[in-house]
Amino acid sequence: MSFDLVFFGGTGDLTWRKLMPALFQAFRHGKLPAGGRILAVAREERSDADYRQFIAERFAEVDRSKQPSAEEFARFAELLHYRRMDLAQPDDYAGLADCLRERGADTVVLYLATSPHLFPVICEQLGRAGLNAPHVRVVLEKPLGHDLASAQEINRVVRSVFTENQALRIDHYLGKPSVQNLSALRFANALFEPLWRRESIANIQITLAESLGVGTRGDFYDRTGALRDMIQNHALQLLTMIAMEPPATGDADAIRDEKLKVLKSLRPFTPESVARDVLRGQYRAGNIGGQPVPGYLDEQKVPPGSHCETFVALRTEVQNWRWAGVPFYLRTGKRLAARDAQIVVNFRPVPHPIFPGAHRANQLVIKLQPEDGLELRLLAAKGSGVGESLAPVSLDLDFDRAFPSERVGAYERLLLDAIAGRLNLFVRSDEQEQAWRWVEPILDAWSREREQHGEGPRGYAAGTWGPAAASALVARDGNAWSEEQ
Ligand SMILES: NC(=O)C1=CN([C@@H]2O[C@H](COP(=O)(O)OP(=O)(O)OC[C@H]3O[C@@H](n4cnc5c(N)ncnc54)[C@H](OP(=O)(O)O)[C@@H]3O)[C@@H](O)[C@H]2O)C=CC1
Ligand SMILES: O=C1O[C@H](COP(=O)(O)O)[C@@H](O)[C@H](O)[C@H]1O
Repeated sequence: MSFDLVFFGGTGDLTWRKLMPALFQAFRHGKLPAGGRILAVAREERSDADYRQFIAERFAEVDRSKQPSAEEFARFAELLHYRRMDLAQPDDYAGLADCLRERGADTVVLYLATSPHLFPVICEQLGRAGLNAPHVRVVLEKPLGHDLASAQEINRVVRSVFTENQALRIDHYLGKPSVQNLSALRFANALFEPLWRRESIANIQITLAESLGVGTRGDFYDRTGALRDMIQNHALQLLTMIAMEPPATGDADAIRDEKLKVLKSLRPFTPESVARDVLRGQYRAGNIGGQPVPGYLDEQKVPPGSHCETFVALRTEVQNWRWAGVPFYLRTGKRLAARDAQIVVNFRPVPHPIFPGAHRANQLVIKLQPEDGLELRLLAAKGSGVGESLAPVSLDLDFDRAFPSERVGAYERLLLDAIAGRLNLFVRSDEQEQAWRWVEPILDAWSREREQHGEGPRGYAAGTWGPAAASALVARDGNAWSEEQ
């Protein structure tokens, strides 16, 4: 199958830091279909040779353990081509269309790795140039809008040119190997399904913690904040994967229909429940790995006195038969104590304990990063006699060790799926809009608080697990965050 993969924004940070290294890994693993061409597009005049040199130099800046040899890079570089084009200029699209038609690849994937303000003009012009035929797919990077109305407007323009199945909305968390394994865990093993419900599960915690700060992206981040950057998309997508009903088939729409039902079942927020169940924070100066780091307000390009949240913790419920009354706690933040993304399923304790000592309920920990694995925490008798207290033990599965040659990174997986037209791991427009619909009352409540009372996020020291009040949010239900248990 021949393909053309076109990167709009071909010289940008996302392309050289994430997309090109991922493609190179796919190429190295022999997973990239033969007959491919990778075409980078940006405004500067460059030759193919200049662009290949640009990517070679950037590769030296990314993960050293994955560096290609000169010979490997030379073979990969043969796939790389460059085309000058101003995406804001309607006249520039005809040349691109000719270039793609001339080659006549079976599949054309157009990856929009540019600022989203260009998406409407890009889509309209692609339509005018006839670049929306059925063999063409368009990949849309986040952020897709900053609220429901802007997301709906982007989707309106996209839908006026492409069908739903031609428009692939990226959420790179869905490409992470553990997230794919979550489906396998639930729907390929009979063991968990009878337990996967309110009768056996006490609460579920989704933590997406980063130890990095906002770095040099202060201006972008300040317009965005943790709720839009991580909760509206990544955390909610993980929640849908955990809470969805078993789909009838592995077909993309069967899965996405079930995910949408979860989003529609989330308890809607009111101003009162935002005040009670949502907590936002902003990091102050502190220590990470023994090194002092500045507070958010002292980061580059952050406006003085900003109220932007770098931490969010919230409590919600999925209001359906399976999950009624089970708290789902979501938490994300920058400059936290560790880089740690995981989902913790806390089971209920046994109804009638017969062993002495404190009892810890079972936990299933789905680890997304830094490790990628699954840990089932149980209690065991040490074997020294009747009446002894129990000891915690773990069944720990490290996927990187179990399948050393099979693991692929998130962007590698998503790029290969985009080329192959596998849609399961891409977000449908109705899911994305429903997620905005759900977070919007939180955004509204925060802007009212700011306008009426000048209230902003609570401070937390960098290198901690966020504001102390985050513990109180779960303690109210008699629970604790996983690291406090
Ligand atoms: N960087 C990251 O890790 C991530 C980024 N994103 C999102 O991806 C998008 C791109 O981000 P990023 O790569 O960091 O941004 P950059 O500013 O680094 O890159 C923007 C790219 O778009 C090109 N471009 C801008 N305007 C035009 C135009 N009119 N015509 C043609 N090309 C144009 C630029 O090339 P030139 O100026 O030479 O024309 C450049 O290649 C953003 O929406 C960002 O939020 C999402 C996830 C992660
Ligand atoms: O989408 C985003 O994700 C990254 C975190 O991704 P990870 O794969 O490194 O966990 C986050 O830093 C960034 O702010 C956000 O836009």
